[in-house]
Formats: sequence, structure tokens, C-alpha cells
Amino acid sequence: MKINNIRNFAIIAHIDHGKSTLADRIMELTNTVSQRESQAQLLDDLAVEQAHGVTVKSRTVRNYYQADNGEEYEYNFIDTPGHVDFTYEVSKSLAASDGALLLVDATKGVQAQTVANFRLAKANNLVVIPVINKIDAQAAEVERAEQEILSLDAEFANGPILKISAKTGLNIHDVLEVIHTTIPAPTGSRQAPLKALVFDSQYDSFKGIIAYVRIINGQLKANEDLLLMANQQRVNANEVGIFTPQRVAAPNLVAGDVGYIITGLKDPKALRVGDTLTNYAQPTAAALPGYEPAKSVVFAGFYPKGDNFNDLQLAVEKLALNDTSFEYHQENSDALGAGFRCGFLGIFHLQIIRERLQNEYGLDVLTTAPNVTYNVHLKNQSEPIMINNPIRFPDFAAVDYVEEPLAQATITTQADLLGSVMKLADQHRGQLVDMANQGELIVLEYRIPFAEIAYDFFNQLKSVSHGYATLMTEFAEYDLADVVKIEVHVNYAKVDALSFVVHRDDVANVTQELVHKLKYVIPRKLYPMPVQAIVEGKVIARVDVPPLRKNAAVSGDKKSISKKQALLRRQSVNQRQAAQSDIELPQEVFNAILELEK
Ligand SMILES: Nc1nc2c(ncn2[C@@H]2O[C@H](COP(=O)(O)OP(=O)(O)OP(=O)(O)O)[C@@H](O)[C@H]2O)c(=O)[nH]1
Repeated sequence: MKINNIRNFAIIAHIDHGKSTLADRIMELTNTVSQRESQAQLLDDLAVEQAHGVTVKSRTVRNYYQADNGEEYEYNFIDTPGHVDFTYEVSKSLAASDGALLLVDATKGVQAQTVANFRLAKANNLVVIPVINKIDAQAAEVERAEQEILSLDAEFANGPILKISAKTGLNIHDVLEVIHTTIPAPTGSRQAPLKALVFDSQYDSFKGIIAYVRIINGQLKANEDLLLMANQQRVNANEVGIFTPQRVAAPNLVAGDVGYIITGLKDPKALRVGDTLTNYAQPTAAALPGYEPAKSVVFAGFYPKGDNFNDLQLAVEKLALNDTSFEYHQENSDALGAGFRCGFLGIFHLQIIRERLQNEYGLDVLTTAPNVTYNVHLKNQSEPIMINNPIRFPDFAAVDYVEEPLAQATITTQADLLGSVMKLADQHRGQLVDMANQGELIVLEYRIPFAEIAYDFFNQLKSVSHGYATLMTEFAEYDLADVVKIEVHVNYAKVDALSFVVHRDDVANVTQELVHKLKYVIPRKLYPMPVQAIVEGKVIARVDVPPLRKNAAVSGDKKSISKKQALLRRQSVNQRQAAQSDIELPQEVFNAILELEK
């Protein structure tokens, strides 16, 4: 294909505005896939995606389009995720594209992710084509959506604003035409030395690392020797090819193309997404600018259930390769043994990774209660220490002061829901910074501790706004926080994995609720076990997990005094022996912390 007839573009939108449906329709109209195949959504093929009905990973597909002007075009499109936790995936896809279709749901209009993704596309110098989708829906307000698009960028008045239904197929032909008339062909020279951007990757147990590349300059054939520029690693292109959407081998990839390279690299850490690939013998002079590494916001421990630490290690290594925003390192807990401390972009991201471990690797992991990273300033030390694991939170006597991460949170809401949304943000220690109108929507800017919004805030916001309000967050700064560590002792022994950090004001409520929840989820033993929540050395709350059998001391059975005393003696010996001994920690115990009403 001539480079002039290639178009590389992304489809971007707010969650659920119809990206995957439009992608399916494009593949159908270009005969990339048959009608029968396209009955099921083709691109969201990860089990987690089907379960939640959302895109988690970006997908790439090559289509051939016979245009009205008689020319044939190669369309490489990248379907991207819409959930706020996966913005990082979107920015990678955009770096590999020259243009973007910005999809707006006619029943919802411009929403927070629409704005954010539009800005990302502009930052990557992409040509953006607005497309209003779902015009078939009863609740569609096409004109209003159009006005909102124009208030996003007045320049849209100069170009077409398409109105389609991805569901019924209405006006999809216009979309296919506008792509080649509006989005520029890639610029790049086939003669120059090879320069390819690795914009994504995947791990295959047999084939090793598969790099997803956009060829900027030059060309490459199978079996050529290549160089990964970041770590000067030499690799062989075992196979090169394109996505149809399945991988199909091709003789070569040339400037402008999007495709894959099977590298055979077996070490999942050997390749970094954002790296530049070049020819080993004739390298290009300078690497492409890489991506900003993603910044983890939420941390939690993953521990194997049973004796499969090695399986878990391999699985997290491979997942981290497929999802570069997921980070991990090994940690040990007295209560749980060896595991991993993992970093995520948000709680939904955590949930997705956990489900992927289950679905793709058959691993059921124990997940400890999530937390954020604290900067702890010690009394006798000038430099603060970063704590992302409550087990390591220093003793209160040594702590001078603590700082916590604040988010810049942008909440977009309908005017009539303003009251409930502001109340929710207030309950979560949000400080209102700015408030502005965007069409009929109100955009609120908050400074709000990540610890307050990292867990369930998004769901609560959806619930108070009946699904309409949207949330975008980014890291703002560290700020002083009056937080304390809660330790949990079961049967007088500290259970390190159950430690967590909360604001001092919440201590009384949280500890009471916690011990009462733990009473029902800690597996019972033959003797009663006290559960204590301890803050700064003081027991703040306590309950007893009842014994499996009746307690001799409180048993109502009629027994002689001496028999009862003998029973009590035996019971107390058991109890003393049992203190310190292992207690089991099923997942429900950690969920009890996660579900606390903070
Ligand atoms: N009425 C109507 N519904 C549509 C149309 N396009 C998509 N939908 C529906 O909208 C919902 C979301 O569509 P998806 O294509 O999964 O949305 P998405 O943007 O890919 O979602 P994420 O991948 O999770 O970001 C589905 O229930 C679709 O059937 C349309 O043109 N009209």
C-alpha cells in the first residue's frame, strides 16, 4: 500500500458512548470480518471486558476500504478504553495515530472523558473528527450534542460533524469517507533507517513478547536483527504481521504501518512500552520521546492462596508487560508469607487485574485492603520516607508529621444534581477550588485526598447522580494529613496484614465498625478470640469472636462446680497456647476493611 493511502486513527470517547460498536461496524463494512463474526462484539475479547461490558485494553485492527473516489485505503484503527482508570492506555494509542474519531453519545452529550480525551488528542497533534452517535435513540438530543461539541472547540464549525448510529449502521459510510478526506496520511520515509514506536505489548507463553508497533520511518522484514534503544537489547523479529483483528503474519512492515513483531524475548521485563525499535546494523540516530510512566495511586498486597507463589510471580510479570500502568514488587507479611505489593491507577484497575489473574492464569489471590502512598517525616530524620504499605508505617512515637497525596478532581454534573454531588465531595474532605459552566453542565474542580476517592467514590458519585456525573482525577500535590495507623490484634497477637491508615477523625467510627465486622468473618476456633483495634498503643475497640463450641464459663449446662473449673482450666491452657499461633485470613477479612464506611 502507498503511504499516501494509509490512515492511522484512534476512536476516543467517554465510557459507553459506543466506540466498540462503531469499531465493529467499520470492520463489517470493510469486510474485515464477516457479518456472522460481528454478531458478538469482536474487540472486547478479554473475559473481564465481557463481564463488565467495558474496554480495558486498546485493540488494533487493519481494514481495507474501497473509497468512493476509486482508491483503496488501508485503515488502521485503535479502539481505546473509556473508563477513567484507563486514560493511560488511551494516551499510548494516540501516540501511534494521526487522527481521532471523537465519539459523543447524542443522549448524554459531551462528558468529562470526552473533554479529557479531546485534550489528549490535541496534545498529540491529531486531527479530531467529531461524531455524534446513537441518533436513533429516543432520548437523542442531536442539536444539543452539536452545540456542546462546538463549545469544546469552535474550530469544529469549519469541518464536518457527523451524525450516526453505530447500532443500526446509519451513516457509517460517511465516517469511512471522512477518514481518508480529513485525516492526514502518515509522513515518513521508507528509505530512512528503521524507527518504530512500541505502543503496546503482549506476552505469549510460546512466542514470548509480542511488540505492537507503529513504523515511523524505514521498513522491516521477518528475521531481521533489531535493537531496542532504551536498554540496547538486541532482538530478532521472529515474525512480523498485522492485526485483522487476529494476528496475521506479513512479509514486511513499512513506514506508516501499524503491526506486531514477535520478538521471542522470554523475560517479560526486557521490553518497555514507549521504547523505540530500530535496525541493529543501521540504527536510527535518535530514539522517539517515550511515554511518561504511569503513576500508581492505589496499592494493595497480592498473596497466593495456597502454595503457588511462583505461579503468581510469573503471572504478575506477564500482566505488567501487557499493562504497563500496573506495577509490583515482592513483599513479605508475617501473617501471609511472601507476596507482592502492587500499584494501580485506581480501584477499578485493581479489580480488573485481580479478575485477569483469575481468568487468564487460573490464580485466585488474596488481596489486602488498598491504600495510598504516604510521605512520613520522622522526628530524627530530615528526608521523609515514602510508605505504600501500612505494615511499614513507622511507630507513632517516631513520626513527626505525615503528608498524603491530593487529587485534582474534575466532576462534571447536571445543574439539578449539584447539591448532592457537592455534599458527597464534602463528606470526602473535598475542597472546592473552581466551578464553571460548560454548556448546560457544571464543572467542579476539587482538591480531595486520594485516600478518600480511591476506593468507592466513583460508584457513590454515579449513585447520587443516577449515572450522570463524571469524574476525572490527576495527582495534584502532597499535603499535611492527620492520619494514624490502626493495628488489629487477634487473640492478643498483632496481625500485620490487617494494618491500615485512616484520618484521626474517623478512628472511633471505623474501629467500632471494623471489629464488629471481623467478629463474623474471622474463622472461629475452639476458644473465644478477642479482636482489638489498637491506635497509638491504645485499644480503641474490642469484640470477641465466639468459640466454635460453648464456652465453659458461660455455658448454662448444669455441671458441678469442680467440673466447670476443670473445663475452665483446660480452656485457658488452650487459649494461652493458641495466642501467637496462626489464624486463618480469608478474603472476607480484608473485604471488611475495604467496605468500611469512611
Ligand atoms: N441506541 C443506540 N445504542 C448504541 C449505539 N451505539 C452503541 N450503543 C449501545 O451503547 C452501549 C455501549 O456501547 P459500546 O460500544 O460498548 O461502548 P464503548 O464506548 O466501547 O464502551 P467502553 O469500551 O466501555 O468505553 C451498548 O449497549 C451499545 O449497544 C447506537 O448507535 N444507538
